[in-house]
Amino acid sequence: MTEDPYSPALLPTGFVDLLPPEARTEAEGVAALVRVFASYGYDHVRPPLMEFEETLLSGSGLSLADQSFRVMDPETRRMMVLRPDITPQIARMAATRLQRLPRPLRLSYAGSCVVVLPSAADESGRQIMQAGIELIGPDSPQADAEVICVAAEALQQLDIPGVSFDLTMPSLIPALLEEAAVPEAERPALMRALDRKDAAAVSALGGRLSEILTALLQAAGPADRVLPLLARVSLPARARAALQRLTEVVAAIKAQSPDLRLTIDPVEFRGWKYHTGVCVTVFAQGCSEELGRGGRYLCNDDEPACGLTFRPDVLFRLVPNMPVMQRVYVAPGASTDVADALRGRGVAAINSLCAPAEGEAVYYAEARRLGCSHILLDASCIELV
Ligand SMILES: N[C@@H](Cc1c[nH]c[nH+]1)C(=O)O
Repeated sequence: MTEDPYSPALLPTGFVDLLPPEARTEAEGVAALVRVFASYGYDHVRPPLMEFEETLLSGSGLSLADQSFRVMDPETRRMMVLRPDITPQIARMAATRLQRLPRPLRLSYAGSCVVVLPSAADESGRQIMQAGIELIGPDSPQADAEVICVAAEALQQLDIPGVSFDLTMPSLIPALLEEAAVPEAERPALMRALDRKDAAAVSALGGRLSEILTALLQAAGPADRVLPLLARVSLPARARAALQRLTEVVAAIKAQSPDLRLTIDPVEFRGWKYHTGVCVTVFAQGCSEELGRGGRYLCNDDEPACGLTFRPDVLFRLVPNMPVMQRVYVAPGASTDVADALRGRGVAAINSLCAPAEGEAVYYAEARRLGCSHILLDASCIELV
């Protein structure tokens, strides 16, 4: 059956309604995440949904251009963009309004974003949800490790099983190609081959670097197994320094959270192109979508920062929905104190909109129709049988 193009339920491709109980599970889950972030000193901020094009798409936001919906402001006639990612907004805030706050500056955020073309694996469509933290100021392995460990703690509190953190170093390969003076024209094909993990193409296109690139390509897996392999690869100075940093970040994570499952993929690159250091992608067993992503970058081109953004729309598909709240029908004239006490205990106490003259039979019928288990008459709560 073809859909009625004028149906009021029809939404643009990639935009969906979230209904009960999923919408409540997501809202309460996001609130729980923000509480964990706050418990580590991350203060909540709320940047706007839209910004002027020149502001959002500058600095670390430059790489968002292809994924940004643009809208003209009817008032000023200036172009505005709907944010596809919140991190560059936090970077802007840190470099402007929050410039004078002491560093390290720890901020958290949660909100919706809109992307033009979601990845094929992304079930959420074009409106995606983000909730994350940014740690601005220090450029140290301890800071990189902190955001990963806080994220791990949040997932543990949400009871998400089988979580793993995949570490990557997107600056490693470009540094290597540059230090080996691989001609600019040859780099895109080589990068594509590495991205596709096509060992034959990497070896054919790699020239003098074939052996090193093949070794890096093959060295992917659990951090404990991969780090010793990587240490044996002979790398020029900048590529070696990038690898050294990755090694230090792993050590700092292990010092804080020894049981975290860490994998390494030295040639992988996912996500926005503003990252400058160690990056991370969060996975859970049995889920093909990414639960979150993070990494190191520069706030407005100069201040070091790192962060991690969860995707609550993906995350909360993995947890059982919140149990439905018990519902009590509050008849006209019933005790508001008792109703408030019920609400305080997590029960939904639903006020009657019937006129008092309609009588008890009507209230009982209404209570049943609304799925209530009890009715509050005066100060007594009576079970509906
Ligand atoms: N916001 C980025 C991840 C990130 C947070 N901080 C730094 N990087 C993303 O969603 O891909």
